[in-house]
Amino acid sequence: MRHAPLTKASIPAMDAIHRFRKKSFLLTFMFCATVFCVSYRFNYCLTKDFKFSKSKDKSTFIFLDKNLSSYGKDRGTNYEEITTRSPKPCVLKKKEPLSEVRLDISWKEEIPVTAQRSPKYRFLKQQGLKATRKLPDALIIGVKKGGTRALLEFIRVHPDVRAAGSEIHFFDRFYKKGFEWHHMPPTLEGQVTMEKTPSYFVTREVPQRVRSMNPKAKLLIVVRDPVTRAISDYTQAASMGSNGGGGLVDTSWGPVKIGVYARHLERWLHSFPLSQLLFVSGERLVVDPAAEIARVQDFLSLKRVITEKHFYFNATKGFPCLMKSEGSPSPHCLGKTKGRSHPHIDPVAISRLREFYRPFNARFYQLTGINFGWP
Ligand SMILES: Nc1ncnc2c1ncn2[C@@H]1O[C@H](COP(=O)(O)OS(=O)(=O)O)[C@@H](OP(=O)(O)O)[C@H]1O
Repeated sequence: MRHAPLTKASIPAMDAIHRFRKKSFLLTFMFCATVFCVSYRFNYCLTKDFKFSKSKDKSTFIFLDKNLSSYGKDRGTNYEEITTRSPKPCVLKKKEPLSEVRLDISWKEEIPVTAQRSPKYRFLKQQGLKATRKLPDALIIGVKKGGTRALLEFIRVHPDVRAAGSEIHFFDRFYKKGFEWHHMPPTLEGQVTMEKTPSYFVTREVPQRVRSMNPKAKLLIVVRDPVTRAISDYTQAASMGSNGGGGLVDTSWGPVKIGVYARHLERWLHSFPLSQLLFVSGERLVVDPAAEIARVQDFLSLKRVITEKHFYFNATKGFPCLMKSEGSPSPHCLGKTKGRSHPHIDPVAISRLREFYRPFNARFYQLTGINFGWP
């Protein structure tokens, strides 16, 4: 193919083409720069406080939130305790009673991206509703290894419940950071805000602290035969490389002391009336979860939305699982650290534990007015 000869007349035409290209390049550049600045500003608001980073254990992600500074470690979730450098308080309305403190937030600025993905939030957004942050109305305070994770996962399926997924440990470990630090998921008017931290039940200072947050707080305690509870705790300790009580019945060993429910309960009863406490049977939560959750819904003044239709028995796991969870429409069982098989324990040690707990159990039945029938 032959090219047209380069003549004097063709030079101005090429100049014009060249100038036009230069101009359109500049215009495109300016347009891209403007789009970049606007989107950076917008996205910065969404992402500035949340980061994911890998922990030492490569399968675990640490959820870093500068506002929170730290989350408790819950073996049932992938959150790990972390501490960050400069905790920044959220924007609080000043001088309101603590129980009514609500953190005003707008969708774009404060709600974490992960929370916005949840079906509940997509729904709220579609409705044009505004959620706020507030301190918890209800707390699952214990007991460790009683079935607290199962209770939380089951109750948070309710549309009127908003719960923190990880253990917050505000009232035992991070109280000094102040109520502004206590981080709960955004909640709509009328929804119940909850958190679960099983160590609250046994921590001396916690009842008074919870009372000073909200004297009307509702408290849920999942209790399980203290002997099985201790074995469950022992199984966990052994799986983490600790030899626990070394196979002996050591009643001064922490996990054994947790099972002396009456002593811990007496402390809570100095700060709260019995009517504000609900005792959930850990055993019944496994055998008949719908019935226990019905009691919980009544206690929290919620409509009985969660029924037996929400559960199925998973034979492989050997436990009831949810037909669908809060975050997903597919069936959901608890993680593999929940419902572990227990090691063989010497029957002599078991009967010594039973003897040890018997008088405390009797006192616990007396205090609660419920006979749990533990052997
Ligand atoms: N549905 C369902 N699925 C799995 N596990 C269930 C369920 N319901 C109750 N449980 C019992 O919960 C026990 C763990 O209790 P917690 O969740 O309170 O443990 S923790 O304190 O948060 O570590 C756990 O104890 P182990 O069996 O010793 O693992 C279970 O017996």
